[in-house]
Amino acid sequence: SIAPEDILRLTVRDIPASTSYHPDFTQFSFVPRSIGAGDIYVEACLSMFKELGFIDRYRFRRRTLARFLLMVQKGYRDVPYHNFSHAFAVGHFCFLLLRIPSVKAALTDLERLSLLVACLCHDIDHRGTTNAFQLQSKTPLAQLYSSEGSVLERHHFAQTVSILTMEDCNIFEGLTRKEYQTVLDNIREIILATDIAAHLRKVSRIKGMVNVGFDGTQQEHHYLLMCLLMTASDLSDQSKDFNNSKAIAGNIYKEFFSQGDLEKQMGNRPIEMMDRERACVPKIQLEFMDTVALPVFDYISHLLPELTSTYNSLQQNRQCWAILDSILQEEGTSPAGLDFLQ
Ligand SMILES: COc1ccc(Cl)c(-c2nnc3c(C)nc4ccc(C(=O)NCC(C)C)cc4n23)c1
Ligand SMILES: [Mg+2]
Ligand SMILES: [Zn+2]
Repeated sequence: SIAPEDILRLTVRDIPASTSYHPDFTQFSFVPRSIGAGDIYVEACLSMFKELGFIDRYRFRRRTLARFLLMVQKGYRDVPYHNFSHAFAVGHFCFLLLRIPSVKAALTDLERLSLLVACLCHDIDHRGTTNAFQLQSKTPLAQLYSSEGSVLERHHFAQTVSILTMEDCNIFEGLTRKEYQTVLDNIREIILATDIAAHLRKVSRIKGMVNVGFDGTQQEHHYLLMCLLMTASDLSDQSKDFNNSKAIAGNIYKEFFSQGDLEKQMGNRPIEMMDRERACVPKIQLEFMDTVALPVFDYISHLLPELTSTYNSLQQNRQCWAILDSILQEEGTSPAGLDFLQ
C-alpha cells in the first residue's frame, strides 16, 4: 500500500492503467476515479486532511480519522452513481478548491474543515432514487423528513452525525464546544445545500454576491460561498475530459432509468428524464448544463479566476453533448438507451 504522504506524488506510472486522466493528483483535470478502488481512497483522504493542515490544527488522531473515513466509505451503498467513488471525487475537487490562496483567505479554517467533511459525507446512504421518489412512494425517509423537504439530504446529515457518535470515530473530539457546534451547523447547512431545488432557490443571492464581490465581513457571503463550492464540487465530474464526463453521466442514467422502471412497476408514470423509453440523454444533459452546471462554474470562476479552466472544459463538454444531440436527431434513432454513452 502507498504511504499517505506519497499519495500526493502519485503519477501516471503508479496509478493502475485507466482511461484518459491527468497524471497529477493536484490538478483540476485529474480524474479521481482513476485512483483505483478499495482502501486507497481512505489513504488518499488521510493525505488530503494532512496536506490541508487539519490533522495538526485540530489535533486529529490518525486512527480516529481513519476509522471515521472507513465508516463514511461503508455508509455508501453500491448504486451506479451515488456511491463512495462519487463522494471521493467530490471531496478531491473540494480539496483542490481549499488549497487556493484566495479561498484560504476568504473562509475560516473551521469553514474549510466543514466543507471537506461535508463533501465526503454529503450523499451517505443514498438509495439511487430522487427526493420526488421518496415523497411519491412514501418511503421511510419521507415519513421522517417530508414536512421539511430535502428528504435525502437530511438523511445524509443524520447519517454523518451518527458516525461521529460511533466508537472512536469522533474526529471533532479535540475541538472546543463552540467549535464543535459551529462545525456541525456548517456541515448541516452545506449538506442541505446539495439539494438542487435548494440551490436553484439560492442562485439569485449567489449572483448578487458575485456582482458586488465577496465580502468576508458578511456571514451571508461565507454561507453562500460554502454552498457554491459544495455545489461546484458535487458537479465537478462534468468539468473533466468528455470521455470521463460521458461515462459518469451513463451511471447517473442507470440510476434514473432504474427509478423509472420501479415507478412503472408501482403503477406510476415516470417523468421523461427517468423513462428509458422516452428520455433523450443529450437533450437532458444540455438542459442540465445550461440551467444548473454552467451557471455554477460561471459564478465560481468570477470569484476564483483559478477555476476558469474548469469552466472552459464544461463548455467544451456542453458542445460535445450538442453534437451528440444533433447526431441523434439526424439519425432519428430511438433516443432511448445508453449504448452511445459507452
Ligand atoms: C447537485 O445535486 C445533484 C443531485 C442529483 C444529481 Cl443526479 C446531480 C447531477 N450530478 N451530475 C449530473 C448530471 C451530469 N446530469 C444531471 C441531469 C439531471 C439532473 C437532475 O436532477 N435534474 C432535475 C432538475 C430539477 C435539475 C441531475 C444531474 N446531475 C446533482
Ligand atoms: Mg445528493
Ligand atoms: Zn452528490
